[in-house]
Amino acid sequence: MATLRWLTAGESHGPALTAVLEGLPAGVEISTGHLVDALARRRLGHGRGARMTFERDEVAFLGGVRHGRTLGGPIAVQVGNAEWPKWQTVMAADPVAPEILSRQARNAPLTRPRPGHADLAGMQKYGFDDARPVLERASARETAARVALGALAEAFLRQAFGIELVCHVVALGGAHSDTGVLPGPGDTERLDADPVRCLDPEVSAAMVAEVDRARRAGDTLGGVVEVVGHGLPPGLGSHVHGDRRLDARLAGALMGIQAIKGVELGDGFALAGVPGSRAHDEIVSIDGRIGRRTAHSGGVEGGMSTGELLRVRAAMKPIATVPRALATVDVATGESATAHHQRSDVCAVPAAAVVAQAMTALVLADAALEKFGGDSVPETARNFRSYLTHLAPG
Ligand SMILES: Cc1cc2nc3c(=O)[nH]c(=O)nc-3n(C[C@H](O)[C@H](O)[C@H](O)COP(=O)(O)O)c2cc1C
Ligand SMILES: C=C(O[C@@H]1CC(C(=O)O)=C[C@@H](OP(=O)(O)O)[C@H]1O)C(=O)O
Repeated sequence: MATLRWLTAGESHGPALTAVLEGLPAGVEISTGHLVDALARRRLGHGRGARMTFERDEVAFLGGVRHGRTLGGPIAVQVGNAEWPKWQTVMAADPVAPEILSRQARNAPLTRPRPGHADLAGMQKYGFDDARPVLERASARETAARVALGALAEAFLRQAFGIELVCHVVALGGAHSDTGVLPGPGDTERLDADPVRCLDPEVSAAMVAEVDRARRAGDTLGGVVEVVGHGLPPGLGSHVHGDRRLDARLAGALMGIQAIKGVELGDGFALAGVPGSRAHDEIVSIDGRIGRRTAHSGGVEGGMSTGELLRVRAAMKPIATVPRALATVDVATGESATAHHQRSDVCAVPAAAVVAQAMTALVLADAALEKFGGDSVPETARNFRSYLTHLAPG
């Protein structure tokens, strides 16, 4: 059983999302404002659709926090959906009379599933003749709840271990940044201010142009995001079994984000094409400390953090709701049709970066608690200091 557990519930157009985080020690300093900031960051990004212009992600703690500190029990968070009043009938929990349902166009069954979304496979699996019950939960609206939990995990990582995470966009459509320059925690404000969370202003402008082109063409885009972790100690995760490996846990968590289709640690796929003499990070003594000459591994070897910079990337496929609608079959008639389309994002890669950071934080917090334990932040921090003091060799 994981040391830290989390669960989310709620639909995209329901009253709210709910998230529960269990296993976080007592004494993590956190306020509603921290979660508000994290959620605001997820709403950013050039290419997002109409919903992000009015969605406010109203967030509230329902349990587990008192006077700005966690209590050690399960933490419950609620993130309100701004549009609930408009969707009360469509998404009512209790039965609604057919004559009331038929008064509103948005209650009509969605029978033209979108290629690339969960619609068709979900309808077949759960036996629905309407995509609504599937898309409501498949929607990446759910990632707001994960980001709220990620903010708690990040606060814990910072306060107990001094670990800091930062995320950025390294590719969007055909534009990519090849500089290899990695953001530090001090770059967060600059990244928040950039329209596509890109460090390089020239590449950022090219990415913005890609989004504008796609929008004009009635198309959508994906891209690649990167999360960088500063201050990890060696030894998070383990080599002893596949499901204890830190890389496997990160890959699972990032692949679990809607529309993520590939994950790599460090140089990942590129390592497959270079000889070993250029693939591995030689171990050297730097000022009496054991370190690495290069950073190809992304900070994980043998399923364990090495103590070097963590670098993990995730590839997002283009948004499935393509305005220039794709071919489908109307499941009500069996006839060829075009997929249903309402409002949608053109590109949500910058938001996916923020979600990837949240998921990385949750995985690292779980691995750190497994290694260092502790029921309060001071106890965890003491255990951590003792480990560092006795760290050998090094
Ligand atoms: C932050 C974020 C925003 C998204 N916005 C949309 C959207 O507006 N429209 C859409 O069709 N898909 C959107 N997606 C992607 C869908 O949620 C995703 O395509 C769907 O779950 C199917 O992908 P899968 O095959 O990886 O599950 C978004 C994904 C993320 C991470
Ligand atoms: C609501 C969010 O993203 C949504 C993710 C999404 C999808 O299909 O994944 C579809 C869109 O929802 P709607 O149809 O309500 O506009 C996005 O806006 C969010 O990120 O908060």
